[in-house]
Amino acid sequence: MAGTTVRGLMLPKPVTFVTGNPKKLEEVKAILGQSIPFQSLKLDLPELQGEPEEISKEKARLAAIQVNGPVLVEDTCLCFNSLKGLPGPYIKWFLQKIGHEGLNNVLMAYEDKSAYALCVFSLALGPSADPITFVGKTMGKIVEARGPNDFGWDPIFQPDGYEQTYAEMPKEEKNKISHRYRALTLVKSHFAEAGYTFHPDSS
Ligand SMILES: O=c1nc[nH]c2c1ncn2[C@H]1C[C@H](O)[C@@H](COP(=O)(O)OP(=O)(O)OP(=O)(O)O)O1
Ligand SMILES: [Mg+2]
Repeated sequence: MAGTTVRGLMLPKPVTFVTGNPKKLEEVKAILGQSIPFQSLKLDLPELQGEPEEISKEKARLAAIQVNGPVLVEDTCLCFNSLKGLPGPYIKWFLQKIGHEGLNNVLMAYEDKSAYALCVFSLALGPSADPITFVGKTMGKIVEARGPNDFGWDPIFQPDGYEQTYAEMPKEEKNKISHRYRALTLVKSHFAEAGYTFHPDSS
C-alpha cells in the first residue's frame, strides 16, 4: 500500500478533502481534529461503477486534477451479506429511491440481516500520482429505522455489540467505532509515518 513512501516528502499545498456531503465533512473534522492539516472543497465528483477501492481511487484521480494538488476523498458503501455485498457503492441510489423501509423490505426475503459499513479513503498526492487507499469496516445488522434521520442510512444500521443504531448513538460514540473512524486511523498512521511537509508558500 504505502510501500514507496518517501519520508518528509514536501507537498506543494495542504491536502484538500473533497466531498459533496457536509455530514461526511463534519465527521472527518471531528475525527481528525488537528492531526492532519487539511482544507475542504465541495464538489460532486463523478463515480465509476466497480469495486469500492477502484471507485474511490478514481474519485481521487479526478479530484487531484481539479484541485491540482494533494487530495483526500472517500467512498462509503453499505453491504448486505445476504446480497453478497450489494447495494455496496450503490447505496446512495438505493437510499434515494427506496428509502429505509425499502432497504428493510429487500432483506425480508432473507433470514440473514447482517451487513457492514465500508469506508474507502484515497489519498492522491497530486494529479499524476497513483492514489493510496485506506479501508475501514464496521460490522452490524440492518434494522427498522430508529433515531434522528439526518445522515443517510444511520437509522437502519446497528453496529455489532450495540443496542443503538448509528443514528441513536451520540456522535462521539459513532466516531469511535465507525467505518469512517477506522479508515481515518489508517490515514493518520500513514501521515505520521510519511512525515509530509508543506511548501512554505502554500496557503
Ligand atoms: O456514515 C454514514 N452513515 C450513514 N450514511 C452515510 C454515511 N456515509 C455515507 N453515507 C451515505 C451518503 C450516500 O448516500 C452514501 C455514500 O455514497 P458516497 O458516494 O460515498 O457519498 P456522497 O455522494 O454523499 O458524498 P461524496 O461527494 O463524498 O461522494 O451513503
Ligand atoms: Mg458520492
